[in-house]
Amino acid sequence: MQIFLPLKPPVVIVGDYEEARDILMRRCPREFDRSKLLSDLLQGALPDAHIMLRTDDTFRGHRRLLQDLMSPSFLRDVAAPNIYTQAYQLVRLWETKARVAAGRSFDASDDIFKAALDAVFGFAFGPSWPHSALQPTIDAMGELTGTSGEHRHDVENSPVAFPEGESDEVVAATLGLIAAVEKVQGSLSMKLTWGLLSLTPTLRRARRVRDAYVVKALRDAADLVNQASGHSRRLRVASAVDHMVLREQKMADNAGRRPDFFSSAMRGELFGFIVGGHDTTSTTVAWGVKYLADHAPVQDRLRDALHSACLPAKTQRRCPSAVEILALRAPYLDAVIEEILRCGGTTPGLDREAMVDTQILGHAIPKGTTVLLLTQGPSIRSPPMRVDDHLRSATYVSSAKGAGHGRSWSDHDPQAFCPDRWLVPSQDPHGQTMDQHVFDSTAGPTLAFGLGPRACWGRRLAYVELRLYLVLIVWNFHLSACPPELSSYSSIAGVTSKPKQCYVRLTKLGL
Ligand code: HEM
Repeated sequence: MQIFLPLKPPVVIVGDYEEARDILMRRCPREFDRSKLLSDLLQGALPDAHIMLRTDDTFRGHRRLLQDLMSPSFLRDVAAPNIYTQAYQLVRLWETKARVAAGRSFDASDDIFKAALDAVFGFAFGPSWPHSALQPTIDAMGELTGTSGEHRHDVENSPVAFPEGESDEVVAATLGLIAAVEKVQGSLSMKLTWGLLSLTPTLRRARRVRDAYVVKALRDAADLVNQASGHSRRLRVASAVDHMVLREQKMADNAGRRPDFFSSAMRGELFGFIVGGHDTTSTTVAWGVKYLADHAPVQDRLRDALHSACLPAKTQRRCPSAVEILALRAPYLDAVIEEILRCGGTTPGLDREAMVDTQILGHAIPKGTTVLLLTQGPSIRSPPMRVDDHLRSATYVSSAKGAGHGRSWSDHDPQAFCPDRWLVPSQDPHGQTMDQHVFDSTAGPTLAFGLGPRACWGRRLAYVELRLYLVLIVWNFHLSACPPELSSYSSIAGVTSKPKQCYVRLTKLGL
């Protein structure tokens, strides 16, 4: 499909999963690379980060600064404890809200949004980071006691409104920059809109605050590295910024140059974690609580699976620790997370730009054309499209899973929320099918994190976050379905596709 927008070059939309996969995995970056559309969208909030770059030497230089941040040891030892602390804050807040709401619904989107910001702050800046997005809401709740006191029938279905508290300067600036991206998206000229927004004192102040806190975090980390100089292995890395500074120091030592801790790439990548990792994770968790509340059997089975997989926590009547959650062997948990990602459609389209004159399914695509690949299209959320194999690209046909071997969910209703689709019978070492089921992330198509050389860099961190949040929520609360008027599945199209309504109705469970 090709769409024409006023004053803009046409955009080509690819719905077919096989074609999208071919473009992402085999034709990127030579024929299709990251589009200018994305840098136009983000540049006013995030001046220099690899998410906006073409796949060239500068991109590879940025990636080198981030190397090992997604390693299992960094995620387990550094990232997970910081994120767990933030996720637990959300649980504590919801305990209070559940008690006050006394069986009524309340809007959960802001809490999830702020908790996810704290999680990504924790990842980037470590446990001593003093700014919390959720704390003002927790403080505002501290003044409320008892229950809502409203038990009249006419208010039973209406949501309870809770106070939010005021964000501090750093959190407000960060949220302001994220909100500015949403304002710019969809405008006729994103460059012009950024230009106009840049004239406003609010945006200018937000950028100043962002630059100041990013530079301060880099300076603090650089001081630690300098103090430990000569014994760099003794430095206790507590955050992504510590790791990046140490890495820059090592790269500089190897190249015989002075380290540049405050380069545009260092600053850009540090703030890039927040832009790339905040909205995406919070939107996915928001979809997750909706799907779990509306699919009680899935929620109950997940809780049972968690209890069996983490018996020490269950028998000691406590929450599982971060270490226990990451180590949980619960195929159903993996299946639920994967299904939330598939159905939520947090990122509805993946952007690419044609680097050369080329073709998609027999149609000429001139160099410079923006291409959007749907993550919720046929094969993923609806039956597959019929496509003549002779229209496919040479790369598709010559690939191992080429002509005629398209994958889709046609055996399972692609519309349905059904984590079981990700479970397959396990096999013994001789290839014999066994009774047990295992999680198979390749059981069918999904594009939740994109694919190929420009797929989501933070994917492993995202799984850690989703695990920690979903396990703590399901372990601590029963999520009941909300009244139909609060349970719409419509979405708001922004940088991510967020649920328009994200209400929860919680009952605190005895541990
Ligand atoms: C559930 C959470 C998340 C989802 C659904 C998600 C999804 C995506 C998607 C669809 C892309 C584009 C891939 C493509 O164009 O092929 C992307 C790119 C990216 N994501 Fe994520 N993401 C999530 C979490 C995170 C986190 C936690 C971080 C880091 C803190 C992160 C950092 C990035 C970066 C840096 C890119 C750009 C990669 C590149 O251009 O090479 N994401 N993400």
